[in-house]
Amino acid sequence: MAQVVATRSIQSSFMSPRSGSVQERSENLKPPSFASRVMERQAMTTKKLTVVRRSTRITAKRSVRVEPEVIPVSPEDLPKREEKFQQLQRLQQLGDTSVSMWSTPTVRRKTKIVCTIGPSTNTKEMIWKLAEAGMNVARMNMSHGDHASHQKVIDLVKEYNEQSKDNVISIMLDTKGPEVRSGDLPQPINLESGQEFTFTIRRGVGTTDCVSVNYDDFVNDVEAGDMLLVDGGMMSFLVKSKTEDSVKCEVVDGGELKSRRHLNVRGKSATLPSITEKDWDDIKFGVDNKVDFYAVSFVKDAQVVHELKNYLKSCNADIHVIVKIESADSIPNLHSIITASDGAMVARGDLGAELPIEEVPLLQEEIIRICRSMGKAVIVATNMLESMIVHPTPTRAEVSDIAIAVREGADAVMLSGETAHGKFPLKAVKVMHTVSLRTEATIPGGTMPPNLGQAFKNHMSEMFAYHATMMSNTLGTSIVVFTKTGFMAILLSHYRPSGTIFAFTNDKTIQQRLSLYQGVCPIYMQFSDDAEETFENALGLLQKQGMVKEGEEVALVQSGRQPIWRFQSTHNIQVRKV
Ligand SMILES: Nc1ncnc2c1ncn2[C@@H]1O[C@H](COP(=O)(O)OP(=O)(O)O)[C@@H](O)[C@H]1O
Ligand SMILES: C=C(OP(=O)(O)O)C(=O)O
Repeated sequence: MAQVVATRSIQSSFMSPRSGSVQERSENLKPPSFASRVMERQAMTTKKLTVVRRSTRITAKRSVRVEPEVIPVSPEDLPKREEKFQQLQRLQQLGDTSVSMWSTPTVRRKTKIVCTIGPSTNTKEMIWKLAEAGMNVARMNMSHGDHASHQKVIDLVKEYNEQSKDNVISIMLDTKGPEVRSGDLPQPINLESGQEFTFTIRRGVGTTDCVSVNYDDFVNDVEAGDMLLVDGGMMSFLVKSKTEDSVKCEVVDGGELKSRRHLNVRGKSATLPSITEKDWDDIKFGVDNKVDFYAVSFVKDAQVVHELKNYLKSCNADIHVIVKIESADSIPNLHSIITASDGAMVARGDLGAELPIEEVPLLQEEIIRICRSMGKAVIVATNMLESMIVHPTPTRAEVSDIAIAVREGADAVMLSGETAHGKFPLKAVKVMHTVSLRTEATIPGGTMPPNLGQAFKNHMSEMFAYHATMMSNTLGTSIVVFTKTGFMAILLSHYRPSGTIFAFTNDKTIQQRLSLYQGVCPIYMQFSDDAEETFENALGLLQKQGMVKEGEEVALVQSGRQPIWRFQSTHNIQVRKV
């Protein structure tokens, strides 16, 4: 239902700061105002344009004007265009000065949704429902559950992917990392501000005034005067004194302490290695199950990413590494860590506990910017719809939070407790879907791809991704790309074209992985030896699935590291009519 077939917005011209007065904008409401988005053109005969650049042939088919027609900007646009115009006019008559804010979006969602699977959602029924509601990536948090329960989830997601025609779900294994957690309690305990409470490294303690912690060096790492935070600040404790096995605290902000809660010391990272013994065991479990991504907790430097990548290479495992930026120590190394990885997660929970909370939005923006400039995936995580763990509707601030992440250009937004143990997991996904979609519809489309100047960095494919984006933005078309490794689809996603990137691949692993990337609709298809036949099959399939319409144009790109049906040094962009 909510598979991603993102197309451009027709409202964005009204949102532009250059939109001018209400009068000017009212002019924009007339059908010709769609010019910048829905361009008049004429039915086509095709003529071939060939540009030779060194050994590279840029092949394009161009239209020749014959009679007026409107380029469809999404499969739904044509029939709805008049309706939309009338709606905008009505709003305008009501004196609304921000018509674009009230018009319904015509785009489908590009920003992907990561759902943490837990007790509320680890059944076949719920995984199917989450997938239909819009989940793109299923995340398993190895801090909870065991291999048997995670195995069940992996098997269910794979079963869903097998039977689903045009929607696949990526699998992400999130390592526990060197996190410090309180131990199990027979039942939650209520702690009042001002009372004494003790954390001990002795195992198996869980009383009303003392609980175990899982990390033996805890006593060495903390000092009197440190502030301990539970679950990123839901409760806090001031360290008063310590013995050789216990840390005595005063409760500052009280509340209900439950089992296995996450502990941070404000301003300090634990001295444990980023990948613990348990993590290596879980990583091996991920290799055996061929997961798509690792989300590696508490990465502090690039070395740990290299270490993991070397291990994966030695096992011949093609699993991408997403670094979780959540540790105070990671901040000075952001560039090298992200360079070494395949993407990053802004893990705001721990980030806001190890660093002052007011730094979190600034770091979020910065991490997204760095990832975008390097063409790496970026996920914004934690508390996005926290109130929906217990309530059926979100707070307005949560809605704004999703909108900000979408505007900043995240590949994906993530749900944690909302889907893992919340009361309304499906509603949470639907809210995320709707808010992302609505926000994307206000992002100006058809503009220059980002990073102009870097476009020609170091590979011919980058130039082609850049120009294919320009071409599809100008013409208002989707992009069709054929990829064996996923590289070219990821590169295109990096340029954030206005239209959907239909990424055809003959490898199911690649199809599954591409589900994380902004704007990419991954499709599995066997490639034939004949390029032309494969293109025809691909366009036929898109048409059959209702993703493009007969007569619609698409920009077709043939480039990348591994040539498919082309000579080593030739790359093509062409515009084709379905
Ligand atoms: N596999 C699981 N089994 C049981 N509970 C889980 C599981 N995954 C997540 N949860 C629950 O959902 C909560 C939120 O998930 P998440 O944010 O991933 O965990 P945490 O904040 O504890 O690192 C967890 O604290 C835990 O209570
Ligand atoms: C995503 C986060 O990590 P985890 O849920 O694994 O604690 C976070 O700290 O924000």
